[in-house]
Amino acid sequence: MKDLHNREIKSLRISITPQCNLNCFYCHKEGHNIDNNKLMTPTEIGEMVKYSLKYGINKIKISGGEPLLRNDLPEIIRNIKNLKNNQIKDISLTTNGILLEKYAQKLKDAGLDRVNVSLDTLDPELYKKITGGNVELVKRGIEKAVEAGLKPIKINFVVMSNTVGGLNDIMDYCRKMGVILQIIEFMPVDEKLKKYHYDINKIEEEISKKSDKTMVRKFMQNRKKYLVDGLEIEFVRPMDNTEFCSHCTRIRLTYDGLLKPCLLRDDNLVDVLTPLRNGEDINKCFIKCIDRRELYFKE
Ligand SMILES: Nc1nc2c(ncn2[C@@H]2O[C@H](COP(=O)(O)OP(=O)(O)OP(=O)(O)O)[C@@H](O)[C@H]2O)c(=O)[nH]1
Ligand SMILES: C[S@@+](CC[C@H](N)C(=O)[O-])C[C@H]1O[C@@H](n2cnc3c(N)ncnc32)[C@H](O)[C@@H]1O
Ligand code: SF4
Ligand code: SF4
Repeated sequence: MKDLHNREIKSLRISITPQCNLNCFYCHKEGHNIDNNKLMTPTEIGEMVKYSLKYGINKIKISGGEPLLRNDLPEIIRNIKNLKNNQIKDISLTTNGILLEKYAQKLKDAGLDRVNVSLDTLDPELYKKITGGNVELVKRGIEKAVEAGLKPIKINFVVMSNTVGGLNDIMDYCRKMGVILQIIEFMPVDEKLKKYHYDINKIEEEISKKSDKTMVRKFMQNRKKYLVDGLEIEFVRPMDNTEFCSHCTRIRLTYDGLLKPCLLRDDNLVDVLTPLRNGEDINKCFIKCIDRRELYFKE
């Protein structure tokens, strides 16, 4: 199904918990914090995905908060994987990697295809300052994910004034590990954080000069990808970007069962969990959510 701006709906991003074991100073809290008592069960998540298939969803992203804090995550993945008439061709997870060492193989066995791991610096002190956590655990998690074959693995690197200096180290690390580097533009969530914003145009210019090949991710906001000495680098530039949004094919589902037409808006959500729990037909919720999708841009 297409939305009113002629965009197909292909991907469902599910935030399965608002909780997190890190405290990144810049986090945009995509899980949003409203009602802690309503947490979708693995069966309910499976049901939601089953309904979404009708509207063209063929990719599932599991995120949070920190999704690995839910110990029923393998069950959630199995429920999605085992749906009848399954057209889902990609189930991926975005995690901070702290608990990945323990879970990588279990997730692979449950049917997870691939994983993105957030890593903004390799410097233990700076990592601690940004997130409050231990970077060694993340590196061990990435090694286990490689071993388990959760590929392609992507490293999410948010470029900020305090992390940009580590770009070359991160590029070398990703090349060594055989993983993709995703360079993300920092979205300041409030005025105080604006000083950390760094213009990634400069980085993209340099990378494009060195690049052996350029590609575009159709249906993924037309994101650009480059190949530099065997390392694949992808750019995510969501800030005030009408071009990016005009190619957006995703809707979201919050941990407490609200369909969210756009990442950056909290004023147009559609409750789908209450009707599901009341045994009602939830098709109308998906249609309402898709109809509410707008071309996001900041005034
Ligand atoms: N504005 C905006 N930003 C997004 C959207 N989806 C993801 N992002 C940002 O993109 C970055 C990477 O997100 P990931 O969860 O790793 O997933 P992804 O890159 O979107 O998806 P894949 O590349 O398919 O794994 C994060 O900083 C997200 O906040 C979106 O729909 N809109
Ligand atoms: C909100 S986290 C949820 C999943 C998991 N906890 C993690 O950190 O990967 C998803 C992604 O959003 C990114 N992110 C969070 N706040 C951001 C911001 N203000 N600007 C850009 N990316 C951000 C994180 O770096 C991470 O890669
Ligand atoms: S680990 Fe992810 S959810 Fe947790 S604070 Fe950091 S960016 Fe936010
Ligand atoms: S800001 Fe909204 S419309 Fe734009 S890419 Fe993100 S989710 Fe899609």
